[in-house]
Amino acid sequence: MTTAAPYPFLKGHGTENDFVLLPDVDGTVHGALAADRVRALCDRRAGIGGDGVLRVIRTAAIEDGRGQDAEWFMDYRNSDGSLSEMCGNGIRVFGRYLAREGLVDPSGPLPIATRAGVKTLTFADGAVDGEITVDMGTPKVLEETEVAVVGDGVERSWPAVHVDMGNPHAVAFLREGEELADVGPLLDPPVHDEDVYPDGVNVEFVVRRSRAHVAMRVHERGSGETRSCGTGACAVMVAAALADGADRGTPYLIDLPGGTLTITWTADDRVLMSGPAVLVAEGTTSL
Ligand SMILES: N[C@@H](CCC[C@H](N)C(=O)O)C(=O)O
Repeated sequence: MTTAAPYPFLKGHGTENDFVLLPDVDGTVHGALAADRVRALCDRRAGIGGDGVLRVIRTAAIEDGRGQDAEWFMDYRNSDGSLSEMCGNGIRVFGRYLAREGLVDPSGPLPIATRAGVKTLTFADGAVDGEITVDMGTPKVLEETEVAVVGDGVERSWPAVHVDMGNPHAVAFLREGEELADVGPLLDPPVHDEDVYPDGVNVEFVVRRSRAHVAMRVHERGSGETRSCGTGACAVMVAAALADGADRGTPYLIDLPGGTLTITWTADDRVLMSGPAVLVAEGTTSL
């Protein structure tokens, strides 16, 4: 069942990767949450505007949550209406909302179910408004591939590392002397190998800043170029740490257009991502 009556929403962001949140705790407000409704909500002129939608729903109320040991499920959609397995910035905003509403206790670990499995959040100082660290799980480093961008009729390509963070990424390090702006306007998805990425891919372009410190831009599958991508920053950190031969446990700073995330790959093969999560508005809409 889908309602046409006004329903509640919130707006939030993590390092300026912005989302429309839809509280729908028992799954009775939005039914299947149609792709055209997601597109309408994310429209930056005719809608609320966002890189994606986070539906807040109990795990027991959604088929994709089946078998996962967590009370809450992050039902994430890209702004084009497509589903993704995981959203690293979104899950911090999701946790912030649950804590602010008193639906969870921020003083202990908070497991949240996603299409990429359960991720556990920790709030700094156990505070509702503390910085949030997410255990993003174990990365999968796969084959080397290639991405390309076409600008002014010229195609430029870079080798890229395929990293799976529950969702697919291609991490391309720019060459010596190239800057992020040189990649050009990223209006279209970068060219990629469709056999390697049959469901599309998030593509990160990376430059070195200093030891354990890089900067990146991202073109997200289903959302276009965004100002930040949490799973993308984790994929970049993993690829950079491997290229650097860095010791496990070395924290990396990842600069994105919308802010900085701190990411650590631990000795027990888990990627920990820390960053802000902000709620900026709330209201009702019948979009
Ligand atoms: N912005 C997100 C990733 C959102 C999903 C991605 N576009 C995909 O389709 O896999 C993040 O912060 O991780």
